[in-house]
Amino acid sequence: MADADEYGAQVAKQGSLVRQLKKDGAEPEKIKAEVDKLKTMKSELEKLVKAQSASEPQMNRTSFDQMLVRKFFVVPSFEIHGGVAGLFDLGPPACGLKANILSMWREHFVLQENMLEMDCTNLTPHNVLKTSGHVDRFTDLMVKDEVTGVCARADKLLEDAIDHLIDNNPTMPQSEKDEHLLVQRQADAYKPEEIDVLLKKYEVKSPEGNPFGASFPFNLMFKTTIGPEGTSDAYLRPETAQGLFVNFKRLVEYNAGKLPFAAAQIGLGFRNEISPKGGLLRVREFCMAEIEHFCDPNDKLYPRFKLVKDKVLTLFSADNQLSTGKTDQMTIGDAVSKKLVDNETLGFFLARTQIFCERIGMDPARIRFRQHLKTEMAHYACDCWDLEVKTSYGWMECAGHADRSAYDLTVHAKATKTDLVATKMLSKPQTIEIAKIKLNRKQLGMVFKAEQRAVANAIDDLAQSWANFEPFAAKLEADGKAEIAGFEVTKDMFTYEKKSKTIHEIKYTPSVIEPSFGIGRILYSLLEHSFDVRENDEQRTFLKFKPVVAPIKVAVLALQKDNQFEPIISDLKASLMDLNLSSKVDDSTASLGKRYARSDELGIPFAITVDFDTVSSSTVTMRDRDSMTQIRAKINDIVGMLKLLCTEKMLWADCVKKYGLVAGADDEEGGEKKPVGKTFIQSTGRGRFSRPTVV
Ligand SMILES: Nc1ncnc2c1ncn2[C@@H]1O[C@H](COP(=O)(O)OP(=O)(O)OP(=O)(O)O)[C@@H](O)[C@H]1O
Repeated sequence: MADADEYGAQVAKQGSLVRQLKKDGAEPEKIKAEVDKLKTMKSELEKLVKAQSASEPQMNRTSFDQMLVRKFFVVPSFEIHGGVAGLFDLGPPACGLKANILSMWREHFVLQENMLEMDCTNLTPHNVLKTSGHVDRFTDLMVKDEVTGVCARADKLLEDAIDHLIDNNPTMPQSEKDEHLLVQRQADAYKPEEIDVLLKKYEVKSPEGNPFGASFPFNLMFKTTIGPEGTSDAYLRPETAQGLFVNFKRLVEYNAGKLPFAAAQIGLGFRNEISPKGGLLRVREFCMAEIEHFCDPNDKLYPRFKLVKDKVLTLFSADNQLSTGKTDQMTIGDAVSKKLVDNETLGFFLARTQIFCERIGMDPARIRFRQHLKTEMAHYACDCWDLEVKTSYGWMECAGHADRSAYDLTVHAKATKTDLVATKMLSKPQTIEIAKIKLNRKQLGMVFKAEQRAVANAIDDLAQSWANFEPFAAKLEADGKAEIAGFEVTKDMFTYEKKSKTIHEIKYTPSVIEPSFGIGRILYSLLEHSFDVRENDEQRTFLKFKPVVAPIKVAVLALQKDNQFEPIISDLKASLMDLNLSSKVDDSTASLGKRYARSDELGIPFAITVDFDTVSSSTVTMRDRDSMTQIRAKINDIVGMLKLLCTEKMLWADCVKKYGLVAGADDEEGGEKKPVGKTFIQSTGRGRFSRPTVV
């Protein structure tokens, strides 16, 4: 089947051809023929779009959300008091899932890349966040319903209005659709006056039909004070990163002065979101896992890049966002060598993120990396790519990857007059040209007073390289004054002369490459990607968590209520506990099939059933959730198999083979045997299946 996007482009071309013919005053028959062709193509396109959306994974969000609450994955916080928008509590299964995701994240990034992990405070004083720019710029544009006073985020209103427009006009020509989509992709990069014009153009109104007032920036940080006097302003941190930047001096010392290295932190971030929605996707308090990789700005190679260079990623470049609207499949090696991704270190993290998502069980077909448009990026950033994951809410950013250059360390160093630099020892001494400065302190003091030290430092810093100093000196000579670090200095404030200097080391402010994960968004996306229904039975939903992330690894069931089974079950639980394998006993009187279904809904990958044969032969059956097949073996062997199955070491089919077993259909109907393809072997009468040979 042709791709709807591609075919859409052909339809758009045909549309332009018709317009051109009309403009050129072509023969009416010729125009008619092309118009007819266009009509046929449009109806063909409609069919394609319909077919394509039918083949995409669909889910009923209401039943999914209900399942999450019913199974106690996620519930609104303070529910019995009426709840608070944007705040959620995780119940036991989601807590287990989150803990497993975080433990894999630690292992995948912190351990494997030798990162230095920190745990910094949530409460952050005003001056830290003023320095980082958050006090002045950590804002979203907000509009207020002029009648009810209810606030909404301007960019999200614009995005929704465009979705609505496109959805309600299925025959809209592709070229027109592209124009709207282009506006939509830039929604969070517009200035207030620009977005106001667009909100008017798309006739955006509140749900009650009321007009919105002009947009204005709203700071997302929660403000508080530290101490009983209430005089020391502070905020709940909006990200964990600042804690790592302000500890850079100690981190680099701890790392024996060596660069590159990365620091990492897992912790809470708080944002007073204007319109929290989408369950865990946009909340006001969320778990973040952030990495700050510090490196030489002139050397962003990554020695372990070769290990990931062949990993194929789906990349949505800034250029494509502004032109074709299409993604490209490309190895990260190619993307870096073509300079589409700025450098190896950034590329390495993109590939590692993709591998991480696959390891925890996300659907690779619903993962892409979107490059920030120039208008979206901060002026100091040189390249940024968001991991976007497709959910029933559309594509959602789940992790940012930003090359933030030296911005963060520079601003904190400047504000605190602390050297946040790294030192590179040279293999042999080098002679460099510098400017030797003699300050006129009296003059500097008179003009700059308390700030004279800052000015002197700025001049001194610039003077460390003649190449950097020369243009400044030339301006000073020509105009008698020049600007440095925001100060206007004049010729009479210092003298200089060009000198040579032998150096043995170079000091520099490191660049920072920052992968920043929102764990709640990852968790929610994983829940959606794991949600499935049994073939031929839409009522039977299950979560196909990979065993390694599944919060509960094993369901332990007794065939029926019987005292004989109790000691066996408690021994079995103890053996599982020894291996750190979480389990859940379901000893209710429901049928085995019902209990399997219940454990499937919790995403438990394996179920062990204790029956009367267990008493005499110490064998149990173990059922695999995904294939719904089962094997019978000695309890000890089953526990050994589980150890392999739950640690990414082996898949069910391989494990069954390794143990010389044959899997048969599960015994959902309480012991009835149903053949599954060729794998079923008739019962010998003793056990449920032919006696397996356990190796
Ligand atoms: N309100 C939120 N709720 C849940 N997770 C969030 C929220 N805001 C940010 N995140 C997560 O934190 C990560 C890093 O934060 P970052 O500042 O890059 O997000 P952002 O660009 O502000 O996100 P958005 O544009 O969606 O608000 C994001 O990739 C996302 O996974």
